[in-house]
Amino acid sequence: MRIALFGYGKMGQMIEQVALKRGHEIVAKIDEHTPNIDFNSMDVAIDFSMPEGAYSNITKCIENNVPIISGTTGWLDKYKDAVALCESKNGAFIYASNFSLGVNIFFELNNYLAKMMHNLPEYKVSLEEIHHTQKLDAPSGTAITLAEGIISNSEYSKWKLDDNSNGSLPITSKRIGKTPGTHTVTYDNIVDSIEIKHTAHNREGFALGAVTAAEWIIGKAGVFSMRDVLNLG
Ligand SMILES: NC(=O)C1=CN([C@@H]2O[C@H](COP(=O)(O)OP(=O)(O)OC[C@H]3O[C@@H](n4cnc5c(N)ncnc54)[C@H](O)[C@@H]3O)[C@@H](O)[C@H]2O)C=CC1
Ligand SMILES: O=C(O)C1=N[C@H](C(=O)O)C[C@H](O)C1
Repeated sequence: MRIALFGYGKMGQMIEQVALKRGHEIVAKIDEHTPNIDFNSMDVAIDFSMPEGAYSNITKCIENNVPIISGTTGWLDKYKDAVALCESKNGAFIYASNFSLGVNIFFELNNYLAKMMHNLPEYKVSLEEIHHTQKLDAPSGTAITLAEGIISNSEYSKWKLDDNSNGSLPITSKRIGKTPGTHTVTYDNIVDSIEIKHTAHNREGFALGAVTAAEWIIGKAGVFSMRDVLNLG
């Protein structure tokens, strides 16, 4: 498969390693300064860039009939527009806040736990995410997906960053050293606590998931998620 990388930073480089190992070819490494893009040279594009560039990268790929996988976080105010464009052009698009298999299982576990805790108001739920100090956005996209999973299965209607006031689901963001990504969901009661936690040990799991999604989307049209790729029901 001929893969174009939009963004060749920490993730772009890791995706290159994983893609080459799986027998793919990297035909372009595109950043914010790339003047011309040859969309005919690629079978699929993978975008791990920056919040301000992601939407434009995604729409250019859709306009040029190139299936696009995006893992960039922090641009989701425009997600609905990307979906509408993809549907109108009969394109192929996957966004995931986290491409790793482990986190996608963790998302399912989080939804299941939220359903079980629904009628137990004595437990207060909170979320914590820890990432490396170069991360631009907070809270992480993964933490937002976890919060949305809890909200759709509970009485909460919104989340808030670093705010413990009543009524909203609090998310705490920490930036520590080179941490690849740690997410914890805690249900706390005066007598005990329940905690579920996912710890990424490196970026390989994210990269493998993104390349797997790129392999999966070839020949398909539509807007998909990692639940579709991983066949999680
Ligand atoms: N969904 C997932 O599984 C994961 C998502 N991420 C997200 O991926 C994004 C990138 O993460 P890193 O590689 O760690 O960041 P990074 O800062 O190491 O690399 C970003 C790269 O994007 C390039 N760039 C900036 N504007 C661009 C544009 N308009 N078009 C193309 N390239 C552009 C920069 O030159 C830089 O090399 C972040 O939003 C991060 O949150 C990171 C890990 C996993
Ligand atoms: O920026 C990162 O590094 C990561 N970003 C994603 C997020 O915002 O959730 C996924 C992963 O946690 C690493």
